[in-house]
Amino acid sequence: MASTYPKDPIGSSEPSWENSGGSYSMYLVPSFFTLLCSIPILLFVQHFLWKRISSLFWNTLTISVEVSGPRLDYNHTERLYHWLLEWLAKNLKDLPHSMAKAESEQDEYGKTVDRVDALPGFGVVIHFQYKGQWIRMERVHTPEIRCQDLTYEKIVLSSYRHNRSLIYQLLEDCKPVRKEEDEKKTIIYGVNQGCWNQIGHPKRRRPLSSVILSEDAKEKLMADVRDFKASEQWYVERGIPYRRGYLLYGPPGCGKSSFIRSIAGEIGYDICILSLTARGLNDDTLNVLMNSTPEDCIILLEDVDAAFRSREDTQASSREQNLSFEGCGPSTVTFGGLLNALDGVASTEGRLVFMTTNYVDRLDPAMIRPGRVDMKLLIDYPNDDQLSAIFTRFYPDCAADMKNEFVKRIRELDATNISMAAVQGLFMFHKESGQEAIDDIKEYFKDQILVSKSDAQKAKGLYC
Ligand SMILES: Nc1ncnc2c1ncn2[C@@H]1O[C@H](COP(=O)(O)OP(=O)(O)OP(=O)(O)O)[C@@H](O)[C@H]1O
Repeated sequence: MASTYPKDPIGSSEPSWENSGGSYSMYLVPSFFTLLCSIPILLFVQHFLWKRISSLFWNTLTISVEVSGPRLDYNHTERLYHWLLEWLAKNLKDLPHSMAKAESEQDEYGKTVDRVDALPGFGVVIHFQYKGQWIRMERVHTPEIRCQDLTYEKIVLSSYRHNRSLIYQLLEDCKPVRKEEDEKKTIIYGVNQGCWNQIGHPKRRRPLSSVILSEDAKEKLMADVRDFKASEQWYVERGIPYRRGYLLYGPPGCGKSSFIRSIAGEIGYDICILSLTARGLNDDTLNVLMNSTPEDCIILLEDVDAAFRSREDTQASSREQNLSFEGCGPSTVTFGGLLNALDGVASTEGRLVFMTTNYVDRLDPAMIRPGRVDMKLLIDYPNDDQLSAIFTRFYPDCAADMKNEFVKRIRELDATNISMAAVQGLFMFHKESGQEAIDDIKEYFKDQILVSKSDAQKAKGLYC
């Protein structure tokens, strides 16, 4: 009967099961040895294949989206990264490894409220469900991307290929949404770590009527703003950048900032406040900030006279740019940098840039030339009508001749620098009684540094 057993594949003398005499050790020795030798080969092949198969799997079946974050030691934060972290902190519970971070925010009345957020830690992979689909999230340092010895961080979101839009949908969801009750409020943004961040809760809109200015000035500026908002097509057809610059100048405490806030409320815009003297600000970050404001925002540059260096300083300043690059040095914004940033504000949806200064005479003509500043408005110390109007605003039930008495007593002080802020300060001591406020004028203003009319003659032209 022919043997049905297999022949030894290695041996040459064709030994069989039968002729081995029951001993098969001579076949097993080479087989076992061969097996032993082939383990590393098998492991290598398996490892190689596994890598190939898994990468084939990931590449064909999944997609990933990287959201880059800040360089760890540089004050520039990507807005999307920041929003995504906040979203993850809010939506992912029971993180296996988290990073605690203290956040403080202001409520509607400016009260600071502290809270601790648990952010996803570095290096941990988290799987979570979003709209019923699995998403893999990993927050990592990326030391391989190095620039001037700085490291970056990023978040990688992965999911099955057909979920591509889902990841982008999640990123859309991370964008802070304006609550319905906040629709009629003004959001104030400030600069934090190189990007725009909301400061506190949205504030109630300041009515235009609460800012008491000469009717002329108010109307002139409001008409210009409304006209600008309605003329986008006009700008586009003529190839003119769709932006408008305003300069409000005048002594302190007369209502420049209040007016800008009320304009924002009137046209339903938010306000991005940019202090050019802020630490860490340099020409590059200024440019980025000016061109990345949230939608429908007024850009407010306060005290522009104090901010920039003169043109001659530009060279020295560029040396200091490196310091500011670290994000902790003083502002190194140069005059040229500011001009570039102003010129670069050319968004299609229209940008309103407001600048304020107490010292218009210190501004370089290049900065306030038409195109950069299209309208200048002096917000001066209050005239008699304004004083009378603010008195009525605080004491609406007062007798008519009381406001005249109030104006008369203020004028008797023979001072030229009584601001609306100072008058408001007086009223705050006498919330219930206009008469008490009138009686206290002399005593209250005794402590103020008043400039007499003769001194004012000498200082004439300081503010105008
Ligand atoms: N014209 C005004 N009408 C009503 N309130 C005013 C007016 N001017 C000033 N105030 C009040 O005085 C305070 C300071 O005003 P505001 O900050 O607008 O002045 P400012 O001109 O911007 O001052 P600064 O130049 O110092 O920034 C605010 O609380 C504001 O309500």
